[in-house]
Amino acid sequence: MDKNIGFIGCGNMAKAIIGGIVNSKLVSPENIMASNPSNKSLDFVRDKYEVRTTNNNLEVADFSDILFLAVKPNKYKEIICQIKNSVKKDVIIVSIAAGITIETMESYFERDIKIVRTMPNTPALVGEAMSAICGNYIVSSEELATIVKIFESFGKTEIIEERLMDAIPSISGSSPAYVYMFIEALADGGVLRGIPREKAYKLAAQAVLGAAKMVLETGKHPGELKDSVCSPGGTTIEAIYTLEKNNFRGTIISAMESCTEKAIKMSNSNK
Ligand SMILES: NC(=O)C1=CN([C@@H]2O[C@H](COP(=O)(O)OP(=O)(O)OC[C@H]3O[C@@H](n4cnc5c(N)ncnc54)[C@H](O)[C@@H]3O)[C@@H](O)[C@H]2O)C=CC1
Ligand SMILES: O=C(O)[C@@H]1CCC=N1
Repeated sequence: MDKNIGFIGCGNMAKAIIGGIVNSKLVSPENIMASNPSNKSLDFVRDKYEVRTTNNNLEVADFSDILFLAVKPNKYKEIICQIKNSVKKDVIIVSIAAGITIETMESYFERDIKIVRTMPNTPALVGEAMSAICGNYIVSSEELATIVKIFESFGKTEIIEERLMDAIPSISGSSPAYVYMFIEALADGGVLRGIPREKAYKLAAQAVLGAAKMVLETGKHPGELKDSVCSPGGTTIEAIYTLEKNNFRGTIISAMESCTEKAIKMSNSNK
């Protein structure tokens, strides 16, 4: 792809996305530039992925056809005010922040500007991100397709209406954290019964990966797949009974509601 892609902020997400893009060879490293106030993460991406780096956000703004704002949501206003007169006229701004609406970003720019709001996740680093994407009214379908192509270089994508974006962290942006807790718990349960810890992590993580692939690749309902594991009078149904008694699914949905409420609160407070 013949575009310059910039990242303002080079933390966990920028490193994951840069790694994903470079590994997929969609864009050559010299067409990628990242800025950050401190050098540690810049040194990491320069050494590992051979991308350009700088401490100057304006240099990235000036360089980029597509500009990722990869800072924490509470920095968006400050960063947009800093760069808004330095970005290219036709730049596409890509937000990855939880809890900042397109309308809020447009108000910070104080002019018409192309904005694509997204919610990726950290598995971008291994090419397995899930990203929700929506564009504002001046982003053409070709431009949106270009952004989708970038996100597809490090995972899967869905175009989502903006009114649903505050619910996306709960299901895919933040959910890797709960899945890691689930894997950790499975492994601990294995260790409790004498399985060596490293083997326990592998057993647990591959079971989660395999189950997720079954959902994605067979197209079967998760309930049907669950039923096919439960032998009548067998071991699995005993585990399912204990999970149901302890409100496993209700607990997950409650956690997702807390996550979404937080995103809505952030969206309102960033206005
Ligand atoms: N961590 C995650 O799993 C996900 C995070 N996000 C979003 O990604 C964004 C970034 O999150 P993380 O990468 O996790 O945070 P992070 O804290 O790892 O990275 C943010 C980076 O921005 C840099 N920074 C701070 N002030 C700056 C400035 N004035 N100019 C340039 N850089 C500056 C920091 O030094 C840091 O390296 C957030 O808006 C978050 O909502 C979205 C999806 C998943
Ligand atoms: O915790 C957060 O706010 C970010 C957004 C999605 C994942 N991490």
